[in-house]
Amino acid sequence: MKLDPYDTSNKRIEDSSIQDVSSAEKVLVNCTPEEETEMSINAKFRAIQPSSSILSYVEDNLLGRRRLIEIKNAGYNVKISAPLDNVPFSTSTERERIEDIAFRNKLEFFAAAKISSSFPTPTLPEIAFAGVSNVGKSSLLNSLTRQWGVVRTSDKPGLTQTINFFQLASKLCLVDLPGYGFAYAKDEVKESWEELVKEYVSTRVGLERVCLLVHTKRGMKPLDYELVDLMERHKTPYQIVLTKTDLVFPIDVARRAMEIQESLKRNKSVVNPVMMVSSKTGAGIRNLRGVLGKLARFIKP
Ligand SMILES: Nc1nc2c(ncn2[C@@H]2O[C@H](COP(=O)(O)OP(=O)(O)OP(=O)(O)O)[C@@H](O)[C@H]2O)c(=O)[nH]1
Ligand SMILES: [Mg+2]
Repeated sequence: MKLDPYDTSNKRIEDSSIQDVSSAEKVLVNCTPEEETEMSINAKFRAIQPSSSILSYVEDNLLGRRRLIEIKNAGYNVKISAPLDNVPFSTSTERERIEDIAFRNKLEFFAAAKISSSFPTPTLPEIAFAGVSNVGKSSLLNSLTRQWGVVRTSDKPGLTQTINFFQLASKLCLVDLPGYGFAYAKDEVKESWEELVKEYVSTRVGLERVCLLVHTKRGMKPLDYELVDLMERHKTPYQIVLTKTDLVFPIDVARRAMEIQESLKRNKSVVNPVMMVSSKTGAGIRNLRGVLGKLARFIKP
């Protein structure tokens, strides 16, 4: 996937969920109570002041919607599919230093489960990817491992319907969970996926971390908070990963990270910081690899 080379406008064109406060205020007089609530949510979001460390993280990692020229100027090779995932002017030794070794192993699918009794025996440290349907769980697994196509992705929500286990050599097990909150699925199907995910995050032995993926534009949903509460109760370590950061302006990436960090600050099992990625551009992927690579099984050479 490529960034649009003609887009140098830096305008918000896809951002329907976040509106301009001044225009929102102007129409407030003629709107329904639901619209009014929606607008006050937007106004509150706009009022968030991200910390300077979050703002500089977003800038340093070129997160958010960017002009091609900005990416080029930072030294990235924009001709490859995920330009922000390569190291500017890198040498192979730099690459070796920066990228975590675990994620360079071959990714292999080894089990799928529709019920907990068919979960494979845990033998490796496990990292699971959870989140609402279509948030980009499967795509993130592909971009973390750079092995496009091993994990199936789709623009239709509800593609992943089983818990899929993948292994990276003998270092890590990566688990792609079915998405929850998929509006079009039948109720009983929806419930069975949700129950399976809940059972997995609360009972799985060897589960080192759940990456809870949150769409940057949409923020956390009630089902995300339900899962958070469950993980808190079971002391399952989880880390928030903002996805599809390429769809919003950099400032809104920072605002979302700040908003979520604040809303979870009293939680005990949350692992900080909030990570921010785009599987489309590759922004933030290397840092996430670095963070998760630390969980890989250490094997003495
Ligand atoms: N713009 C943008 N689109 C993305 C990104 N990551 C994934 N997508 C798109 O989002 C859609 C859903 O991606 P998936 O990875 O299949 O999402 P999922 O969370 O695994 O979905 P389910 O399996 O249905 O729960 C696909 O069309 C992807 O191409 C991203 O970083 N940026
Ligand atoms: Mg999926």
